[in-house]
Amino acid sequence: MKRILFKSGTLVDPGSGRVWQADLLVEEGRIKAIDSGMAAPRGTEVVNADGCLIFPGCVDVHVHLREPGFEYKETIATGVRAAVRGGFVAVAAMPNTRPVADSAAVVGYVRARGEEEGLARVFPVGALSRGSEGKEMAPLGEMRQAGAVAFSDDGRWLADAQLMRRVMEYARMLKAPVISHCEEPTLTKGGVMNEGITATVLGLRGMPAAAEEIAVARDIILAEFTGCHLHVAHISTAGAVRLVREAKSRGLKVTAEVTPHHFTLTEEAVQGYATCAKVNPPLRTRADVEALREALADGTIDIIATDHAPHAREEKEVEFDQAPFGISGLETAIALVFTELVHKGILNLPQAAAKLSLNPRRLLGLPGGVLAEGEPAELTLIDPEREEEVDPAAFASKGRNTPFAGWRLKGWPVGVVVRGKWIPVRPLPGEGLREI
Ligand SMILES: NC(=O)N[C@@H](CC(=O)O)C(=O)O
Ligand SMILES: [Zn+2]
Ligand SMILES: [Zn+2]
Repeated sequence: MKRILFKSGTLVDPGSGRVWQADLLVEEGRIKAIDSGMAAPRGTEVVNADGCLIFPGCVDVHVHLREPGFEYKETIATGVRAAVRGGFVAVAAMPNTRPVADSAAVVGYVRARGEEEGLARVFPVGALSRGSEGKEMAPLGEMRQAGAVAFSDDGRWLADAQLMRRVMEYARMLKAPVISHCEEPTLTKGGVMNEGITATVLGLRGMPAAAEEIAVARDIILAEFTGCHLHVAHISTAGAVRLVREAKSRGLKVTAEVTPHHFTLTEEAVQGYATCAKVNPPLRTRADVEALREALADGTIDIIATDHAPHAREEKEVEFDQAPFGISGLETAIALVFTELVHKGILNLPQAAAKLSLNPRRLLGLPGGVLAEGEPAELTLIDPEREEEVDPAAFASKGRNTPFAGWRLKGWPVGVVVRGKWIPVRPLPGEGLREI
């Protein structure tokens, strides 16, 4: 079995909170040794990691891979390439495909296709309700057996409280979290952006923060009632953050994720009717962005997830009202975390690693997420000083819809270790050009 020695990297361990320089040896898919001045045994691939941060492999708990059914937007093959290029070793695939992943057959298909690609690992999320239509429960037990790591009707909120209660009771028995897309639909009907001053100026119909907050409040109450682990997807408002903070203070099993676009941009990004900034939940106000950053720093928000939502160019190049919601996020996420959070002192390195690796793994019940001998050797190497302009034309994803095109960001992934392989994606700090 292949050995890989990473020389002189800066290890970031969210488990212990330590940051230190050392060599790290990978053997048989595990971290064999961490030490200084290690000699490479014969037949070892040596990677000069001087100037690189070594995180436990980053996991994105919220992506849309679009297969089956919407292969013109993305496929599992292109999606896992985008993941690796973005520094992620694993992704959780949302079930809003065609057909919806509401059966063991579709869940099993997504899992198997991910395995076939042999790059980033793909963990399917099963639907809560049949067709995600919110009427009848989906077969959660069968999907769990087929490899579902969580359940969600992402794209919609399960408005029927009795059905949500039953689903949460099952999910609890199956030891899987329910991931909720919190949006009370009567308040958002016809809305295309955040409700507020910018929507008024642009003459666009708004979606109020209250729609998210009502949904979060109900779901927290049902999580307490059932004992189910509730995970709030793409949290975006100050009020929703307050609700999650309060629930956590009472010891409830409630976690939350935020996307890079929500902690970076405000509703003003929509000005000029920019469909690349049309996303659900919508980009909010400066005060919301500040609240999200505070919640990342104080631990209220556990996870950074992309909500990678690729769409075809023709679909986005239409009138604002007609364009689909979604941003292609996998290939800019880590650079946004570094530029907006780490370099600005909002998160320290172990906190950033916790939100990109350890906490996502805990949510999905995956091992790893810490750097210690004997642990699974999934790693993400990052050059924190590398500056690069976002170029959607270079994306591995089919979805090039991003509001960050042309942004100069600092701190990029340079490669990952997954399935025992070292996959470089950008030049190492001390090296010339080297691409996949
Ligand atoms: N986030 C989005 O704007 N779109 C997602 C759906 C979702 O995550 O709710 C999609 O599937 O396109
Ligand atoms: Zn959603
Ligand atoms: Zn989503």
